[in-house]
Amino acid sequence: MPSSGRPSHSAHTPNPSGVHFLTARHIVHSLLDSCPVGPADLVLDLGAGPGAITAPLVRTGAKVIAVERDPTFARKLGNRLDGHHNLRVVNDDLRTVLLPRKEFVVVASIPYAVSSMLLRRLLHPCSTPLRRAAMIVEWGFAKRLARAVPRNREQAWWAARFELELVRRVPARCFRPMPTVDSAVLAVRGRGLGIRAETALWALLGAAYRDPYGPARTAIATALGGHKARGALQACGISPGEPAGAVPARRWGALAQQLAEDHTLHWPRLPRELHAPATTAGRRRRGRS
Ligand SMILES: C[S@@+](CC[C@H](N)C(=O)[O-])C[C@H]1O[C@@H](n2cnc3c(N)ncnc32)[C@H](O)[C@@H]1O
Repeated sequence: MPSSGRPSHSAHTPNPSGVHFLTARHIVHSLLDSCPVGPADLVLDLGAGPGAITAPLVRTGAKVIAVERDPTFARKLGNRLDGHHNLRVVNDDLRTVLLPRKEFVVVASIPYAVSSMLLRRLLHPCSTPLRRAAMIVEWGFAKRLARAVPRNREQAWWAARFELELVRRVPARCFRPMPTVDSAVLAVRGRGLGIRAETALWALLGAAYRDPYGPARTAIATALGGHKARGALQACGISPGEPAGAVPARRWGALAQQLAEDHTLHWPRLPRELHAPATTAGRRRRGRS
């Protein structure tokens, strides 16, 4: 049996595999309502298990890729939904599986143990092909991500480029066996910043989080000059004296978009880590079912 890395369960419900399956249909509907898909979409179900989410996704007519590490689940899922030509089951690890290079959507109940790493793979690269997502994640994790004011540069980088909305709480009783903590539906929608704005954004956030207690105007003064900085900040609803680390991420995104239109401004190149494709080089895809 596989291990999803869900938090440990009650001593009354022994579950050595650590896997917790979604049994509440209304939560599956809620996921799909938060991220509607149709025949034009390429959708990934990440950690598909026996297919509680895969099956309704396939019925939408979308092209679905279901990734599952456990070979037995992957084989059974392939057999169960055999004949659906819009489904591909990939028996591989989410930490290393090749992600599509063309635009895609994610609808999934992802394993807790790999949530941070998976979110990093999906949201971190600039011009990422992820367009939107609805994911079931651990409640506390969802709350941290959905904070209007991020805690650090990485979270700000994600939240300025994607709307991260905590849609609803998912009580532990919606899973079998029942985990010890609740989960949440987290909706992710790309803000469509574009590469120039993303380049400006990375530089702005670098300055902002170098001194998060310092005023926002100082954070961008180096790039723009004091006077211009004040006007640009105010135009995006940022008060110049506000601590840089207290500025909501979406405002940094708006500022980056505005500054990207000024072609007299030059921004440092994005670091290599943000250009890297969301794949692991040299790794071969394992068998599919
Ligand atoms: C929380 S369960 C969700 C299963 C199913 N989607 C559902 O909602 O009932 C997570 C699934 O992810 C799989 N899994 C855990 N770690 C994985 C990894 N690193 N790569 C791929 N699949 C993984 C587990 O085998 C399990 O089937």
